[in-house]
Amino acid sequence: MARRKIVAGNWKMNKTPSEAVALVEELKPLVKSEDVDVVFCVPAIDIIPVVEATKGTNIKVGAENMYYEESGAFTGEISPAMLTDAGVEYVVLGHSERREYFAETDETVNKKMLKAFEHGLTPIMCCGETLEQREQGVTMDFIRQQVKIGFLNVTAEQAKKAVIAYEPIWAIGTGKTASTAQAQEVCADIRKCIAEVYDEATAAAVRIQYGGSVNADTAADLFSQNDIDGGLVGGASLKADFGKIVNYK
Ligand SMILES: O=C(CO)COP(=O)(O)O
Repeated sequence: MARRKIVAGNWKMNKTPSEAVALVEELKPLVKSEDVDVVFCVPAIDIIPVVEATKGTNIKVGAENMYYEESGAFTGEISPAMLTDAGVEYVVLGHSERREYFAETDETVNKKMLKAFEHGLTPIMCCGETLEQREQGVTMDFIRQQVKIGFLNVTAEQAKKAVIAYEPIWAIGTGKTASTAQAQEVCADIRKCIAEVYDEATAAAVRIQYGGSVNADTAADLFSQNDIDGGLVGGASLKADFGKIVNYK
């Protein structure tokens, strides 16, 4: 069965609640699509107004992070139940910025993965190498480790519903997109890794996005690769261009 494409915007730390609503209103008519899942991953404080503003559209709402405990004395954190109660369906986990600036590790990402599935949230688990790792030729060793630890104790049934975002760190926010061949090569190998950990059916079901300077010019080539099932888009998701990326064909 063909995998359905999924194009998600990662707003990062941009847009106040009122700006968020204005952006949704601008993008709403542009991101209509019959055959692509469209997700807006927004800052926690924007979630409630964005859920409200996207009602009746094809747009799904995602969070950019969550904590792996149910509730309690974890000042500043957001629980999975808070997200689902607010109408969130997706959650970005282990973005490289969170790994770099907020000390996220493969182990904490794994705890979050398990918690997300427990609550019926679909994780978008990010992985990707630094420029140094690419130059040293250890890209796939590194990514395989991120994927294997991230999916530890995740069942095959859960894994089938997961989204993995391959985001080479050197391509994020740099305007330097990975070539389609580079992106396809890594995404195919991630799928192979999932097949080794689970089985072919799970590998065939999991959706793998490419992320890193995706724009309206590069989306079509990237998203038409065999193992690339859409994109996780940063900067360009905050502009009208996002409509062109969703409707890349
Ligand atoms: O980090 C990204 C999405 O999660 C990519 O960001 P840019 O599209 O701005 O490079």
